[in-house]
Amino acid sequence: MDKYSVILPTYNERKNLPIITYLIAKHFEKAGLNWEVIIVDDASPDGTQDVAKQLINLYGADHIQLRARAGKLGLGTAYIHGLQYATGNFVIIMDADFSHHPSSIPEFIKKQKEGDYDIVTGTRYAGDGGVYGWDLKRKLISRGANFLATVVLRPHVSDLTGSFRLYKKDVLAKIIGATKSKGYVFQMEMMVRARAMGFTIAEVPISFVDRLYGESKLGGDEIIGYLKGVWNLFTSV
Ligand SMILES: Nc1nc2c(ncn2[C@@H]2O[C@H](COP(=O)(O)OP(=O)(O)O[C@H]3O[C@H](CO)[C@@H](O)[C@H](O)[C@@H]3O)[C@@H](O)[C@H]2O)c(=O)[nH]1
Ligand SMILES: [Mg+2]
Repeated sequence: MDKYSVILPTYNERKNLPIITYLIAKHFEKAGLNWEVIIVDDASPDGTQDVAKQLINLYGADHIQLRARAGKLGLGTAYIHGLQYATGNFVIIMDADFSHHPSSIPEFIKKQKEGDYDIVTGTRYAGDGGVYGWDLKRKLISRGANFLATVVLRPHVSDLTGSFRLYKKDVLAKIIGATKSKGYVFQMEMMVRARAMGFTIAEVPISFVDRLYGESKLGGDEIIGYLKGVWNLFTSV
């Protein structure tokens, strides 16, 4: 039977983690599906790991894994780290701050089954997808990042920088193995590599709502890293 491993990278998500876990569990239980959540916490100073341990007590170690790292090592490597422990044949990657709502999970699963797709990616930039709560600057950065990579690399995915995605586990392992970048640019590189490797990708429109608690970790160095990533892919793939 299919099993879904949800990789949740966390950095200072103490307030968000219990509710997001509750909702993820609820959707899987309602659908009668096998599931687990793998929390990859990078030594958050706010006590996120204490919350994760309580969740293990509550839901059981077969449903919740805490796979901590010693320091803040970035989102891309957090997925790689979490993937090693995934016991499902499908992996879902999502943010822990409610920008990615667990209520979309059933749609991802349904879409995957429709065409036995290798990857289903959430999109803010097609159908009735959208972004809520971002200021103009952040909206422009996101649109600009997508526009640039679309024009230069043509991967035919409407939202390259989003990170709410469902993968077949073996497919994810192959793409991750080929992906070189570590920061926010990681998401875009994953889609470009997936296309180059011939994997099938379907899209599900999602509403991305900016976090209620805490702060985004996107900074200027991530933007420079992104531009370098587009250039590297342009000259290599
Ligand atoms: N373990 C770990 N987790 C991290 C780190 N940095 C961020 N996270 C976690 O990763 C998730 C996303 O981080 P945010 O800081 O909330 O990202 P964002 O600015 O809202 O960016 C979102 O949108 C981008 C595209 O517009 C995405 O590229 C990005 O992945 C994310 O979905 C959250 O669950 C956060 O706790 C890190 O270094 N280590
Ligand atoms: Mg966020």
